[in-house]
Amino acid sequence: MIPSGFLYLPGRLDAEAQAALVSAVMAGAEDAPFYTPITPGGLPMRVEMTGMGPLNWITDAAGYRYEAAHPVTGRPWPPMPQLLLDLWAELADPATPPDACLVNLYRPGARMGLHQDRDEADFGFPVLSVSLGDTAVFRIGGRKRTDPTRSLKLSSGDVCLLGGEARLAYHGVDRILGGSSRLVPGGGRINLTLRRARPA
Ligand SMILES: O=C(O)CCC(=O)C(=O)O
Ligand SMILES: [Fe+2]
Repeated sequence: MIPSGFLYLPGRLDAEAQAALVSAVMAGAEDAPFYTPITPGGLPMRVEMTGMGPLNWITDAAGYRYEAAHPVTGRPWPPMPQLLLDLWAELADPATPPDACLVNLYRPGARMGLHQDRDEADFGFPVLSVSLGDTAVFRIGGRKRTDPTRSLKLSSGDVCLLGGEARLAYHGVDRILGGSSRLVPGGGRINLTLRRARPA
């Protein structure tokens, strides 16, 4: 049912790596704070976002795109932790590094509607997703919005790869199991997606 090229690696990151990533995200967010993105239609998203790396995905009245500066502060995004660059080299592409790491913060109650990730230049590069903190009920289907979907619980330390046929699979987060982890300060879930936004 799930297109080929979807890789699910439960427990890929140990507790120490998970804690190091949450610390790095929180340190980055001191300079590049979490903010509430606004869709092109004018609605606030349910997740808070920030990013790490040369570029990051943003949305506003002008549409979806990648930008080199934080939309609120105007400053560059903080650097991506080496651990993430290494994980990408191992699982995604050893030759071309990711140029964006989108950071989504889901407080309990937040969700993300079914969508495709299609604002990147080259769909030959996969999207690598890291889950931290509370468990998420993740949904993934096919390349058409109407294709059947499957639900999967993503727990802290789980890693997923959307590559190949699954690169353009519809996916989203239906809900967060609040209180299922104590990793994220203030509670909730952090999801990191490593992407290659610009051509290699
Ligand atoms: O939070 C997740 O697991 C998925 C996030 C996502 O699909 C995205 O940021 O595009
Ligand atoms: Fe996505």
